[in-house]
Order: sequence, then structure tokens, then C-alpha cells
Amino acid sequence: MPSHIRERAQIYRIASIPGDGIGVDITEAALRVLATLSTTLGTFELETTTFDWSSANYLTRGHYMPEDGLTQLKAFDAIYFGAVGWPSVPDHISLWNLILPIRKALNQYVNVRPTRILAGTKSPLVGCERGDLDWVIVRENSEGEYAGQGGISHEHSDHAIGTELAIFTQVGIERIMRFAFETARSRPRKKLTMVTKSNAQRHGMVLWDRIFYEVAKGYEDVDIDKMLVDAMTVRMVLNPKSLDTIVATNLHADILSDLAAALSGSIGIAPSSNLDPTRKNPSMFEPIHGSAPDIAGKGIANPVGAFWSAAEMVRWLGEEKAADGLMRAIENVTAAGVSTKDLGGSADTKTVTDAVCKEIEKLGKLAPAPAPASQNPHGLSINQSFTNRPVVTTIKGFPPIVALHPHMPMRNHHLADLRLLLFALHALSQPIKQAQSPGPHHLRIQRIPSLRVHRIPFHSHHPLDPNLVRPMWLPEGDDVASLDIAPAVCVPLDQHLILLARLVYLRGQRRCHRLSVYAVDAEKVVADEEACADDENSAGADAGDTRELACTRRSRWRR
Ligand SMILES: NC(=O)c1ccc[n+]([C@@H]2O[C@H](COP(=O)([O-])OP(=O)(O)OC[C@H]3O[C@@H](n4cnc5c(N)ncnc54)[C@H](O)[C@@H]3O)[C@@H](O)[C@H]2O)c1
Ligand SMILES: O=C(O)C[C@@H](O)C(=O)O
Repeated sequence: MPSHIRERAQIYRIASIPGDGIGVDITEAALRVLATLSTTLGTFELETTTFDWSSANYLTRGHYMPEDGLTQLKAFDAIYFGAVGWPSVPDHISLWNLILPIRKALNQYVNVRPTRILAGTKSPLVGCERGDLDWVIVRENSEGEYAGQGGISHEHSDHAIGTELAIFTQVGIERIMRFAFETARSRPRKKLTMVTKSNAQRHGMVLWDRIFYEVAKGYEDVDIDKMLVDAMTVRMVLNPKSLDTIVATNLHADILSDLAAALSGSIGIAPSSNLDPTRKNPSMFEPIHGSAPDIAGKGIANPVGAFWSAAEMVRWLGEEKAADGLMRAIENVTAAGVSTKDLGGSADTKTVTDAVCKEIEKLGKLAPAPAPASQNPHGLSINQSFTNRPVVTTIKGFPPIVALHPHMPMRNHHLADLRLLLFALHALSQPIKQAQSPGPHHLRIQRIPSLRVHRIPFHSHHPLDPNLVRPMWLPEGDDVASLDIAPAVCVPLDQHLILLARLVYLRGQRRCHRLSVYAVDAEKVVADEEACADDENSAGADAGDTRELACTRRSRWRR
């Protein structure tokens, strides 16, 4: 890597909610493992804030979250959750005052629950070997029996009536189906099984069936089948190999995923990701188990599900290699037979955690050096690897360059999705400060914030397809005066097309110009953005020639 280029570790802000019972033990263990991962790899940092929202505090304060709890969470890049629920508080109070409002308010409409038999562990199913059970359950996470509709009338009489209304909407079903198809398509077997109960439940479940087949038309490469949930339990036990990706309603998938976890060895190993695929809100990662009051405080909870959830969080944040490393470390430990009682071992939570940390450190020593950044002939330097994580590269004399390829589970086939590009704009609209060292020309971004953007009533033409008008996402708090996105300059760089664009917007009272550089190829969308200036300073910053532009920027930022 040329000496004038430095890569900075990416910083992510994590909200940690340990909750109750073993949620506290496994969250502590997971944060330790994450800290070891971050220190060992040096490619990312986590700034963790812990919230003491628990049943014990509910009993003393009268609430789990404060009134602005959900707003507070929105400021983070991701949420790490332990478990909630304690015998002294009715379960529907704990669930409906903490975890369910988070899932709902933060639009986490997908719950991904992978299950497989980890190295060194055994399924209770006779003859079921590693590889015979390798599933991803996609749980609809916002509606069904969890919609919160219903009530109790005549409560204190012999005629009490309780209703629990299951709500299924076209929008809700379609979006989960698309996510499930994309998930199935991304896996080697490209196989999706849809689960309902459309024989007995003749409205919402029938709608599920219909939409499943409609969405399937766009995924002819995915092999599909449909099961009734009762028969599905039989198939999971008797023919686990016949399944791969599974999509089911909120309630059905909740139940099936506990069964799946048990069939893969223990509920203690199973992870989950509550995702907002739009990435407008932080997603939440948690093991699927509860607070396990029967073993709480004994230090014997299996932390593997918590570690796996942490790996999924890191992956969602874009740190693929770190996630793979963490999974390797976990499986090296299970393969060595270091496991808790639920998996047939005798280790406690701390022993397993220590072992995983040691494995991470060992793997860190073997890790190859990061790929060097490439320098294009026009003076713009872009990280060559175009990985899924945001890469911040600082170049002496230039503002930082950010390469973003947000990990989009919904594959976007458009070449340059403006939303992604504006993520980069938003990232750079955060305070950029002149570093104290190493020199006056060295600029850096303090952090990449969570992608808090809001939709504004504004549309623009797609840069590559003038007929395609798309909604835009803009930096929070900034008013757009005008937008000028045009492929004025196209420079081929390693098989990537570089487009320049100019965004003019108001920041407070100032009028700002922002020049953007987009690197695009057929499969990836990478936004590479830089240069923002007050109006009076931006003269000459026209997208005429890349080399000239680079020079303009250099002199402007040197002042
Ligand atoms: N997402 C959540 O926060 C969540 C999920 C499920 C249950 N809950 C709540 O948790 C409380 C207890 O629920 P439950 O008993 O039905 O389910 P649970 O998952 O807490 O426990 C079920 C059984 O599995 C064992 N177990 C769970 N996790 C384990 C681990 N990591 N290592 C070893 N053994 C483990 C427990 O000891 C228990 O025997 C309830 O209040 C419930 O509402 C919360
Ligand atoms: O969502 C639920 O029903 C609570 C718990 O079972 C879970 O899966 O998180």
C-alpha cells in the first residue's frame, strides 16, 4: 500500500441489552468475544452502550424501556440482545414491553434463524450426521398472532372471551417471501419450503400460499415446495436432509425454530437476526433461547448461540471476514469437545468463552495482511477489494474516501441504486474533523454513523437509466436545494465504471456542494464519495475531468 494511504478501522455503535437471567451471562460472554475479535483483527471497532432494561428494573421503575427508549436505539448501528422474561413478571408483559416493541418499531420484519450441526456436536436424531441438517428458517417477524390485535371482554365473569387475532397483509407476506427466496437463492441448494396451515386456517394462510406461488414466478431457479406445519414437524425429524431454506409465519417459525435447535443439538447454540432489510433502523441479534430461569446465575449457560448471533451481527455490519473467523473459532472449540452440559460436555460458560477467545487470537495470527489499496491513474484511490463492508481510506491531502457496499439481502439488480449511493453521502455528512496528527492535511471521519436517513418527497432519475425515477434518501437534517447526478465522467477503473455526480444541498444556513464518485460494476454497487464545500469555495468543482477534479479537491481541502 502506498505510504500516503492509510486504512482506518471501521467503528460501529452497538446497543447492548442483556435483559434477564442467562441473557446477562451470555451477553457478557458475547461482548468479550467480540472485543477479542475486534482487537485481534484490527479491522473494526465496537463502541458498546449497555442498557439495563430488565424485569428487575421493571419491578422497581415500572417500565422496561424509558419513553424515548426506541428513539435511543435508533442511534445505533446494531442491537445485541440477551433474553427477557422472569417468573416474577407475567411473560406477556416482559415480551410486549421490550423485545416485541423493538422488533416492531424498528421495522425488523425478518427473523433469520440458521441451524446446523456444529463440528464436534451431535444431533439427537439417530443417523443424522453433520451436513444432514443445515437449514435457514426465515421467520416473518411483524404480523400473524404477534400483531397485537385482540382482547379480553367480560374478563371477570364466567363469560370471559379472549380473542387473539392473526393479521396477514399482502405487503407483509410479499416482503418476507422475497427475502426467503433471496436467501434460498444465495444458498448452494437453492431450495425453499413454505410452511402454513392453510387447511384449517382458511383466510390468512390461504393468502400466504397464493403470494408464495406468485413471488415464486420471479425465482425460477429456486426449487420450491409447501408443507402444512403439522406435517413439517414430522419431516424435520424424519427427513432433515430434504430441507434447506424454510419460510413460515411468526408463530409457526417460532415453534419450528426451537425444534430445529433441539434437533441440531441444543437450543443453546441457535442464533437469530431480527433484520430491517431496508437498513433504515438498526437490526437486532440474539440467541433464540429465553432467560432460562432454571439455570440462571449458575454460570453454565451455553454461550454458543450468543456467539453465533454476534457473528451474524458482525456479518450484517459488513465484516464478513470477521464473521467467518468467529464462526471458525466457535467450531474449533466445539470440535475440541469444549462444551456445556446441554451439549453433553462439562465446561461452564466462562471456559467456553475463554476457549473461543483463544481460538480467535490463534486465527488472528494466521490471518493474511489486508489487500493493498489500488491507485488509479487519475489520483483517486479506491480500496481494491470492494468488500461488503464500508472501507474508509484516508489519503494525505484528500478528504476521506468511503467505499460502501451495504450487504443487501434483497439483491438489487440495478447497477447504481441511488439509495446506496446516498448512504455514502450521509456517512460523509457527519462531522469531518482535521486530525491532530499526523499532519495538518490529514483528514478523517470520526465514525460512520448508523445509516439514519429519511425519505423526503423528492425524486430523481437513475444515473444509468434516465427513464427510471426513484425515491431518494438524503442526509438527515439537510434540505436539498438541487441535485445533479449525471454520468458526466466515466472512467474505467479495474472493470469498474466511475461516475461523478454533484449534489447541492443546504446544510443549516450554508449551501453545500458535494461531489460524488461512484464505482459500479454489474454485480456490486460501490459508492465512493468525497468533497463537500460551502458555496463560495466550490467554484470550479465541476465534473469535467477526474484528474482536474482531484486537484481541485486537494487544494480546497488543504486550506
Ligand atoms: N427472545 C427472548 O427474550 C425470549 C425467548 C424465549 C423465551 N423467553 C422468555 O424466557 C423465559 C423462560 O422461557 P422458557 O423456559 O420457555 O425458554 P428458555 O429458552 O429460557 O429455556 C428452555 C430450556 O432450555 C434451557 N436453555 C435455554 N438456553 C440455554 C442455554 N443457552 N444453555 C443451556 N440451556 C439452555 C433452559 O435451561 C430450559 O431448560 C420466559 O419468560 C420466556 O417468555 C424470552
Ligand atoms: O418471539 C417470541 O415468541 C419470543 C421468543 O420465543 C423468541 O423467539 O424470541
